[in-house]
Amino acid sequence: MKPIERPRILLVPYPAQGHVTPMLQLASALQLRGFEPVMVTPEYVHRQIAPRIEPKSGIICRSIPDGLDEKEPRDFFTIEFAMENNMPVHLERIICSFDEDGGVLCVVVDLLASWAIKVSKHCGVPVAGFWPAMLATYRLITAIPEMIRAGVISEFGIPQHQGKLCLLPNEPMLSIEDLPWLVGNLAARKSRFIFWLRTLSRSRTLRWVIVNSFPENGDEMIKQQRKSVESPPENPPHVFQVGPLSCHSGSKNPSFWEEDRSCLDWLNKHKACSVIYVSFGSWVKPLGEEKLNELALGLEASRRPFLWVVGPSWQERFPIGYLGRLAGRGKVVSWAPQMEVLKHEAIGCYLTHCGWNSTMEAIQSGKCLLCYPVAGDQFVNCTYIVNVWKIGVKIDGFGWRDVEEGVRSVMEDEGEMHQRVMELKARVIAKEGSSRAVASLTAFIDDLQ
Ligand SMILES: O=c1ccn([C@@H]2O[C@H](COP(=O)(O)OP(=O)(O)O[C@H]3O[C@H](CO)[C@@H](O)[C@H](O)[C@H]3O)[C@@H](O)[C@H]2O)c(=O)[nH]1
Repeated sequence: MKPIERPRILLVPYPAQGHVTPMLQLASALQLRGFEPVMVTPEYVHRQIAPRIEPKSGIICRSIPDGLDEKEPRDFFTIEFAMENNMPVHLERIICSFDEDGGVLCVVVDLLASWAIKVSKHCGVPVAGFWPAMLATYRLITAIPEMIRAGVISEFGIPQHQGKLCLLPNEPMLSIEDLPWLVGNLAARKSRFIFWLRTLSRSRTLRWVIVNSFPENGDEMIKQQRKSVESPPENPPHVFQVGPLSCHSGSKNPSFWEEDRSCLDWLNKHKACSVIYVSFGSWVKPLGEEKLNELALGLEASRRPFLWVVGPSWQERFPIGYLGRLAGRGKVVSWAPQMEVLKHEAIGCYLTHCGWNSTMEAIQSGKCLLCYPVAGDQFVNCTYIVNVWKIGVKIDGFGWRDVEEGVRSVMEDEGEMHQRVMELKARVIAKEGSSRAVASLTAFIDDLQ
């Protein structure tokens, strides 16, 4: 085998923007620490990101086919089918292709892509799990066996009670309907639950899990959970909280779509703290057309300037004449340079679906949030934003009154919410927080080598 200058680490994200972004950030951080990161993504993701990754970043991109019809839209279940049935053989081929060229030190696998744990183990390569979201949601998934035992959910993941529960020690009350797999109709909920059971079973033997969360009381949480589990696994994985990953490297990570930078010029024309930024991440579909139209009218009626990210196919579904009526007061773009937007002084509040990356970017930019969680982990993130950190408020609908009252309580807050977000930013992003995250990543690397 040829000696290798930099030990090689393969990274396999779940193929969606909110997962690829933190995995690329991890790849940059590993590259800076002397590794050769190789990102393995399906062709349709590779086509979007590979040309936008600067060669000097040292990140290598490899693509694999997902076997799906190019023209078919990809949703949770089609992606799951492709991951389980079509992609394993291609990842195995890539891992084997390095056999004569220094091999692979480790494969970092997004836990939502647990199919790759199976493949890597089969190839005899060590695996580290990666959780791109908050530690609390990882803990919810690992607490599934306890929840079944305690009768909180059925063996199919269906809630057996209603109302609020403290599902985990040291954590805020959550509504039982906030469990991440409770999306869609009964059949969809059961299928998503099976997905999580499979993930849990495959990740049981992992030695390491890297979490894109910041270490606020995190270590204590993990100890508490171990104590509360009746029969904990022999060697539970060592959890490394390395977040926010965006703090480890200054490099800008590529988006799947072209950023419309004209929105920055538009923001320059607005007064400080006057604009509502609206974005539901990369995944608008679960919001649906009816809600989209309701929000369009709610924002129009609010008479405040707003900048809204809506993909082209969804813009076609706006009420007739909507975009023409906005006359400069509202700007709609297909994709924004979100971090620059959030940092802009004109932004007074961020109406968000509470995706984890967006939540951390808002904290990093010192912006308060107006929350409308839609699916998955977003309800738990929202609980932390509203009830634990108290840096945002939740709205339950998009009617004129919901939007106006929500926006007013964030934008016209007496300063307490803003003070809290600045304090949180200082704790998790500034020196102390980021040095803890760096130490955590270093501890993972030391254990790996
Ligand atoms: O115009 C835009 C809109 C978004 N973004 C970026 O896209 C990412 C979106 O990530 P996130 O906020 O996490 O949302 P999703 O794409 O919806 O992420 C999925 O993955 C996350 C991490 O697991 C989960 O927390 C979410 O619930 C899940 O929907 C962020 O980095 C944004 O900066 C842009 O760059 N420009």
